[in-house]
Amino acid sequence: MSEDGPKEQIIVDIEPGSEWRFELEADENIALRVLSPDPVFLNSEELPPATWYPIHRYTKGALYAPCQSRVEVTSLPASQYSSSSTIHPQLLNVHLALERQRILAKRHLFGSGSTGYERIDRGPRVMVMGPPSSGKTTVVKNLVNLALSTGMRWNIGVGGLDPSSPSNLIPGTISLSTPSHPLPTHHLAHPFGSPPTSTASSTLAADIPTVGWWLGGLEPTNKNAEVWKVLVGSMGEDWRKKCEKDKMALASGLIVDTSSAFTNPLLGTKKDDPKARYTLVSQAVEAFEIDTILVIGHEKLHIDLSRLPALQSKGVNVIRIPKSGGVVDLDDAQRELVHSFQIRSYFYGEPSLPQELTSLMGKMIGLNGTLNPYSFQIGWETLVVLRVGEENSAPTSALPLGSARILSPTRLTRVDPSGPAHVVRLLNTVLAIVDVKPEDRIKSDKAPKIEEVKAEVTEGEEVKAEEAEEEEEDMEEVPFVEEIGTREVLGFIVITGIDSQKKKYTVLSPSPGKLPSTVALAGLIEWVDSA
Ligand SMILES: Nc1ncnc2c1ncn2[C@@H]1O[C@H](COP(=O)(O)OP(=O)(O)OP(=O)(O)O)[C@@H](O)[C@H]1O
Repeated sequence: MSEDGPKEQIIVDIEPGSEWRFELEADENIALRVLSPDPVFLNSEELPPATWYPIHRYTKGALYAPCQSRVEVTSLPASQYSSSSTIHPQLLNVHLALERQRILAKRHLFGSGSTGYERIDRGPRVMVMGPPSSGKTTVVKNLVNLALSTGMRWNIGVGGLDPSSPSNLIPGTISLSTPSHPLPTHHLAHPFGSPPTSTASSTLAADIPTVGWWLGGLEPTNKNAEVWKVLVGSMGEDWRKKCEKDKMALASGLIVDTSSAFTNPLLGTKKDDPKARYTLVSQAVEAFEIDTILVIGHEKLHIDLSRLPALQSKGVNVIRIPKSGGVVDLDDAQRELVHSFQIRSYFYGEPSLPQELTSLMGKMIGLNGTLNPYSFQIGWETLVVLRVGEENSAPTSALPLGSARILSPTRLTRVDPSGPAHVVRLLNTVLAIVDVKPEDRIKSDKAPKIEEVKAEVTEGEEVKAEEAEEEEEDMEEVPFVEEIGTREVLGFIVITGIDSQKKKYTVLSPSPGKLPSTVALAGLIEWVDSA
């Protein structure tokens, strides 16, 4: 590595088959450009030659060069190093196996008539699992980018079953997207590229059609497991329908990122079936007809899953791949920062780069535009805020002694902001807007009544009457069918102010004009703009 004369620009030389790893700090925005003739990759996206590629602060990643390469960097990050240890060859092997399956599926589905080949009727369906900070998202991104760089025009699906950081829309959402160009790595808000709804123009990351379902929490837990299953079921159904209509999507296959909570064998295990293990993993495998699970690093998880009868019976391949030595462990504060960035970018677009980068001499890759969100007031009566699920169960104080009660696991509860406690809870809450059709309305006498049912308590959890009392929400009947709480979302808003006198919310919306629906789901995701 050497200093490049008076302009203080810096040259990074990358040895063949090595990685140059960087971690940008809060004040570090950089741009890099490839000077050598051979390709250099950032998460398997080939960097355009001799073109500045800007990378926003806080981003972490690695350039990989198969051949000796030279890259110019505007400034050297405080944390950067080269390493000859890389998992790129292993990822390439996995990619080649998946690619073979895609090509055979395409031959079969598009009837090229060849008989000498193995009959494969659909592309690979892969789920990537591993503990926190094991590099799951990075592996998914690399496999997607490798597929999209083949020139085969694959229409690959990317499943985001990790509602925590990083997810595609807003933390708390699970998503399904269908990128048509390699996913960039330039900003930590959009690990899978930004959806067209949140970014103004089709440039570096935008234009990736994405649909989302709102969990309202950062990971699947025993409490929200039933809601999670319904959401994953809907997402699987959506993918199935897409594949029915689009043979290329069926041949291209699906790659799913998962929550690190999936590594907990007892997640979703119920008292009535205490021996069940990896319930949510099996459910996701079924919903997406997964045929391969890639386990990063974790030996025990690999063995557990290989022996799991639910997966064995479906013939799921469980393959272990090594964890990259470059993966950065994110602490809670960094994760919070990522969430905050993701939410901010949804409303405001990606922040503009400092002038020293935008005014660089030479070709610069297209930058994403900033957005102009819109703030307005809406009456408490007009915007119907609902919560979904067991966490909002009614107080148990009125029940006969010894009986416990829960309601339908996807039950809706209307949040009434009139109580002071509710005002506090709703302020800064992110809401997911859901579509409501006339047939979703139910007449009030048919509205779901509180039923007494035998408590279905999940492993390790007890129904706590006192807690439920504290959690008491308005018990007003909800005039909608439960299904609206788990359907695909239309977009997101944030409650940034509450006027108790005028009974109005102030909300931030990504675009001006009428909200697409006035029914919104609250969860546990909050956001205060601190930028
Ligand atoms: N080879 C590498 N060199 C440098 N940074 C890397 C490398 N691989 C991954 N990273 C970075 O490490 C961080 C964690 O990786 P990643 O998000 O892929 O892990 P994860 O397992 O999906 O995390 P989570 O616990 O949030 O689910 C990310 O910021 C990513 O950009």
